[in-house]
Amino acid sequence: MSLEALDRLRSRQALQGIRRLLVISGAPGWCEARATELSERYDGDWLWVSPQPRDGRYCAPGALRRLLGREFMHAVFDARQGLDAEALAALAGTLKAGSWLVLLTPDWRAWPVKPDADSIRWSDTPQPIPTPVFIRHLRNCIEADAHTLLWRQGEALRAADDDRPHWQAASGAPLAGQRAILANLRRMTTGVAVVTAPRGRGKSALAGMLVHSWPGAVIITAPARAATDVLSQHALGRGFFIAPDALLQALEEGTAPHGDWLIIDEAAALPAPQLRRLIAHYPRVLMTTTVQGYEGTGRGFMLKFCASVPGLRHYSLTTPVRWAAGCPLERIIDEMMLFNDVLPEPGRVAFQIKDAPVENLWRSAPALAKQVYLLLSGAHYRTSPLDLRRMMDAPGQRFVTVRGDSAAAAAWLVEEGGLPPLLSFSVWAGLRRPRGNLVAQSLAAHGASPFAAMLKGLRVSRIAVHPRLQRQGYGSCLLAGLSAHARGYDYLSVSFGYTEELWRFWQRAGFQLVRFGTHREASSGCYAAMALRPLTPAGETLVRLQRERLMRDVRWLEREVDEKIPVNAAQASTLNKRDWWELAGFAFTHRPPQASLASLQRLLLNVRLPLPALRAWLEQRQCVTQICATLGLTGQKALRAAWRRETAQALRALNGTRADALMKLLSRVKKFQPQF
Ligand SMILES: CC(=O)SCCNC(=O)CCNC(=O)[C@H](O)C(C)(C)COP(=O)(O)OP(=O)(O)OC[C@H]1O[C@@H](n2cnc3c(N)ncnc32)[C@H](O)[C@@H]1OP(=O)(O)O
Ligand SMILES: Nc1ncnc2c1ncn2[C@@H]1O[C@H](COP(=O)(O)OP(=O)(O)OP(=O)(O)O)[C@@H](O)[C@H]1O
Repeated sequence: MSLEALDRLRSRQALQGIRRLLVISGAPGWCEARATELSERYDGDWLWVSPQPRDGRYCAPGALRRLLGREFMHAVFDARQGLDAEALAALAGTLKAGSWLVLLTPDWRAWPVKPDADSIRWSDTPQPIPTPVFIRHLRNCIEADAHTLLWRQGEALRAADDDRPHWQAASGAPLAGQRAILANLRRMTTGVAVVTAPRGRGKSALAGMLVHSWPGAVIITAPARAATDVLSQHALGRGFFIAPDALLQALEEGTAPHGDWLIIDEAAALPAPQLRRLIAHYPRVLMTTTVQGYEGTGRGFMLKFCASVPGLRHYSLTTPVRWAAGCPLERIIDEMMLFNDVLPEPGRVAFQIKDAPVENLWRSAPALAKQVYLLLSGAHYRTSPLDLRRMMDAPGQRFVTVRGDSAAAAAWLVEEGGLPPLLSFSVWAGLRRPRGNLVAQSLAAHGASPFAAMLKGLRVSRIAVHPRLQRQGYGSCLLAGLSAHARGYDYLSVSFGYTEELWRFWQRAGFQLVRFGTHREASSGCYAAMALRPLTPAGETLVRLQRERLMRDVRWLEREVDEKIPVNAAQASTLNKRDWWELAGFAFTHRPPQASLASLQRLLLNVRLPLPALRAWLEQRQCVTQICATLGLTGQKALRAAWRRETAQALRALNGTRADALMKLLSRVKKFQPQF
């Protein structure tokens, strides 16, 4: 296909209201030259998304989230070093009708075996790894798609199918879907409504139309003001924008502006506790949010937050407005990321695990692997294209299913632990934090034993049951069958967003609670809980130790959280051997203060020294700024140093010989660090 033919295709695609993917594959310099040529040939914004900063409109892949809600004509996505799948999908959503999305890739044949820089974010390996399964999947999608252009170095540009009717862009008046929702919103006297849709369906425009047509005051908030451009256009100058943190502060001070409505655009990007405070204040609230695979939090928002708002009215928009229905770019992105694939019905399902946990499921049984991904992403708010990449290519992943005609329940397991003794000790001491090993490292870093990360664990990273089969025992059956397939591991583990309901599920499967976080997670609004099920005697000892520690600490932890922690508190006001270790770890190495919180509380009960920095924090519950101001400290870092100094002083006052012996031992651990 010649460049002149490309010009004709581009003119027609503007009239047809579609966007197209144009893949350029070859040597890095050749790809860049072709993309530059195209950007000079076609007028537009030409946003470059690349890890390498450059002149002109540029955005790093990780920063693309900030551009959600903005719109561009033409963009280049530079995947020559690595491919951030979420960023690619997010970028596609910002492109206006008539745009090219130019994707730069390595040489077509070499691409699957080339290390992918993006893998460093999700593979838990120290160096980037090749990601052949995902890249082959992408190549197959592109090669099979007659609407996508492929330009490989040394070959002619592959032509694309072009047979489509002309498109009628929306006029500015509300479209049928928007009209119906607006009518309902205008009738609302009180309450909370949410509008969800995939990208470019006219959610923000709808919010703007409500602002414009409402006779009274409307307050608008959104995580980023730039993302409210579309809303403002349709509000025609009405409404009052205020940033979420400013609004929250105003609420606290009692100076919040009055409004009949509060509109929260892209609400899912705000943490649940903040949202809860915002919606409580205004009589009517409209939230909009994008719900699609790469909007992991959007899904969490729907599943968890909306379910917790009584009487919430939920509306959705389906027809695209930013581009024509059936747009080839939207279709190929959906296909690459499996956004629109439908979970098959499982049919008759036996209550048993058919196979032992399988590694590389995507290679051995791709159809089943796809069902597992769909099952997890449908049920689990956290599952996103990053997980698709991890699932396809990261080492140390295993999958296990209960299935009939297709997967009915699935668990995604991750191998953890087995760290060398000194490394485990260093993790405990806060000196090292290598990638991966979420639970195993946490058991050492925040837990009772410096050697906890040496044991081998199998973490249930995700588990999901087909929506039609939930609460019929399939999830429990999956967990019950796991032990038989976990030879060589000391324990099974899980880290999950705590709810009483979910905890019952894990508890019935023999898991014991060993850790409870002190901050609610932004994505779920829940505290993170960790639970273990021992499989070997070493695993039993570990679980017993962690459990005893939690029972001794719970009374102090409950001061930090507004949730009942489901363990029986043990009497613990004296210092035991483990407290001494933890306190020495805090005083003489780099253990974080939160990890030693309960031991520090017990320390204060056992010494009479003034210890002003520690007592201000733990007994008087003052904030960092307040303590620093009183003690003349420069900030957080100086305060931590003061806490460590006071802890060392208190330990010496209790037993100087013991404190010095621990200090010497720990300084040896510090000295050996360079060996890793
Ligand atoms: C590491 C993680 O993945 S944590 C997140 C777990 N996954 C999810 O929340 C995804 C959606 N939910 C599901 O897929 C399933 O409901 C699972 C995996 C939680 C449980 O599997 P099921 O086969 O439904 O459960 P099973 O019948 O074996 O046991 C019932 C118990 O599971 C728990 N449970 C079932 N459904 C839910 C739910 N939607 N939310 C929370 N807990 C649930 C309850 O404790 C229930 O006991 P109850 O009836 O006394 O309340
Ligand atoms: N009724 C309408 N008339 C004219 N233009 C419209 C109408 N509805 C939406 N649009 C335009 O369509 C585009 C997409 O709309 P909007 O940004 O509201 O969608 P969205 O679902 O919020 O998208 P995103 O998820 O990307 O933020 C915008 O350019 C908007 O101005």
